[in-house]
Amino acid sequence: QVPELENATVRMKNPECVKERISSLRREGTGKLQVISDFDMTLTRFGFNGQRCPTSHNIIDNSRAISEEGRKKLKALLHHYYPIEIDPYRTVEDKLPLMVEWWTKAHSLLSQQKILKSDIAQMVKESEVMLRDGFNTFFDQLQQGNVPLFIFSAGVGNILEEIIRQAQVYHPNVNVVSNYMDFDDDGVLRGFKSPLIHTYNKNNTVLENTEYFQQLSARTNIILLGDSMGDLTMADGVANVHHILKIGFLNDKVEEQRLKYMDAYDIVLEKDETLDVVNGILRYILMET
Ligand SMILES: Nc1ccn([C@@H]2O[C@H](COP(=O)(O)O)[C@@H](O)[C@H]2O)c(=O)n1
Repeated sequence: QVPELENATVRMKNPECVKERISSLRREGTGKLQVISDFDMTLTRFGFNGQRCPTSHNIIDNSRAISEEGRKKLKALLHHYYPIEIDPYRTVEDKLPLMVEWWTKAHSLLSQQKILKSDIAQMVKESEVMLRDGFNTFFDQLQQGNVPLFIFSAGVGNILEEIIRQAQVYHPNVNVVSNYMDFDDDGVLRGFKSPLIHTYNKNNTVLENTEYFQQLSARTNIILLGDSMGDLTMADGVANVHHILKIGFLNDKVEEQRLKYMDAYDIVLEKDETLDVVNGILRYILMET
């Protein structure tokens, strides 16, 4: 069926159930299918040559548009809140207000930096962001199969759109819901548009008014791609989900988080910087019979 499921990075609590679900997705056809994916550290690499790759927020934080002082403050926020975000021993209820605090403080600092809309393309070009290996096949297969790709991100929409634009994979079947920058008439950043999306509110509460999501309610078979426990609710807005296959990238604190991820995701990809397994599954589902 899918040889990539034998890769050393793959963990599955119930391999038989996964195989059955993949068969159902193939049998029911691409007209019913949509892919819902997180962006940072799911479609982009977590690390390269032993170094962390930047998130869409980090691309701005590390850019020349930010003062030395601003960069220090943003780094301090990251060092304080990121361990909380991924702490396997804290509950989502406990983390939620702290995530709102992190995003709010970071967005407020960024809004004081006189960032220009016209700086964004250069910021992305100069950054060390990398899409996961196999990204071309991933985006191209979905476009050719007419399968909508919905990117639901707590990162910065303007930056992530620019990343996929520069990679030449921002195809018409791709739609993004994320945090968007709000620029004044002179193109200077003055804030971020609402609603604020953070790791633990990626659900119906921010999606119900989006036109795109209404349109896709007929696509009741879903492949969900994420890297955090917060990504598991990204498909909650789709009524009458028929089959859902949840694939989780486990990038950090692998030993501590393994069991939790294996309980929550159908397929867990441990320290896998590629989209090979996802591409193998898509190839099988989209293959003409
Ligand atoms: N100021 C911030 C806030 C968040 N992050 C990270 O971005 C990730 C969110 O993006 P997704 O595409 O994964 O939804 C999140 O996991 C945070 O770690 C950041 O780097 N800086």
